[in-house]
Amino acid sequence: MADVIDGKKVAEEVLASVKQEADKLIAETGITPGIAVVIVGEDPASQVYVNSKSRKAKECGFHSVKHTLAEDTSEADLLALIGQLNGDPAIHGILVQLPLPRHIDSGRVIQTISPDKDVDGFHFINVGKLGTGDTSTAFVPCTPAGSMLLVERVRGRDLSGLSAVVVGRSNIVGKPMANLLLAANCTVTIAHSRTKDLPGLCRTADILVAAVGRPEMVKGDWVKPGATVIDVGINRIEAPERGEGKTRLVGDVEFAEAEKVAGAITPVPGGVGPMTIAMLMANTLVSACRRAGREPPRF
Ligand SMILES: Nc1nc2c(c(=O)[nH]1)N[C@@H](CN(C=O)c1ccc(C(=O)N[C@@H](CCC(=O)O)C(=O)O)cc1)CN2
Repeated sequence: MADVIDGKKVAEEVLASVKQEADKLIAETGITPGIAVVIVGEDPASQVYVNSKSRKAKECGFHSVKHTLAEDTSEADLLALIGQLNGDPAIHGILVQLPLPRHIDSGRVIQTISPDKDVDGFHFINVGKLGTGDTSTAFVPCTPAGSMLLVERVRGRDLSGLSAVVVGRSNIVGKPMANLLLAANCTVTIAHSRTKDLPGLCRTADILVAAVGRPEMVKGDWVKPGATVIDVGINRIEAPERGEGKTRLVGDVEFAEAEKVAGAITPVPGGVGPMTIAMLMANTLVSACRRAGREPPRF
C-alpha cells in the first residue's frame, strides 16, 4: 500500500515557516507583506477559496485586503483596480481569483498585473522565466509549486534522471509542472487527450501527475509499482450512497486502486489543494522580501 501524502500537514508546515519569516521581516525592516485578493461575482467555490486565502494571509501576519466586485463589473473597472493595486506600496501580491465572468478577458487581466506582484505566476514574464529555467526569480504558479514540494518530500530534492509524466497541458498546472520537473532534471512527457496509449505511457512514470479535470480518469493499472502519484484534480461528483442529492470530491486518479500500486499518492481532498494556498502565502512573502532588498527564503 502506498504512503498517503498529507498535503494538509505539509501546507501547515509551510504556513508556519512563512509566518516565522514574515515576523522576522517585519521586525527587521518594518515592511509587512501585503496581499490583495480580488473576486468578481458569486461563484460559491471561488468564495470559499478567496475567504480561505484572506484568512491564511491574516494568520501569517500579512496586511490583507479583499476586493469583492459584482458579477457585472466591467473589464475596464477591474483593470483600473489592478492599476491602483500595482501602484500601492503596501501591496506585494495581487491575486485575481479565476474563473472570471465570461464578459471579462482573463488574459488581459492577468497581463495587467505587475509581474513583480504576480504571486499567481501567470504573467508572461513569470511564465517565460520558468520556461527558461529561471526558477529562482520567477513566481511559480501555486498549484505546481505545491505539487513539486510534495514530490520532494517523498523523493528528496534530487530528482535527476527520474521519468515524469504530466497528464494535462493547462497553462496554470500542466505546463508549469512539466517545466518544474524539467528544471529538476527529470525526463518529462506531457500527455493530453490526443496522446496514444496513455495507460502505457503513464506506466513508465516514476512521477505521475494527473491534472486533466476528469474524475478518476487515471486507473490503478496505469500506475508503475512504487511510483509517486500527484493528483491535482478536484472534481465534485454525485454520491447517491451518501443520500439523495449528496456529492463528494474525487481527484483525477482512481485512488482506491492506485493506492495499491503506487509508492506514495496524494489524496483528494487533503493533498495538493491545501498546498495551493500555502504557496500563495510563500510567494507573497518572497515578493515582500524582494521589495525590502532581502534574500527571500526558499520553501
Ligand atoms: N487566481 C487563481 N485562481 C484559481 C487558482 C489559483 O491558483 N489562482 N486555483 C484554483 C482554486 N484554488 C485556489 O484558488 C484552490 C482550489 C482548491 C483548494 C483546496 O484546498 N481544496 C481542498 C478541497 C476543498 C473543497 O472541499 O472543496 C482539497 O483539495 O483538499 C484550494 C485552492 C482555481 N482558481
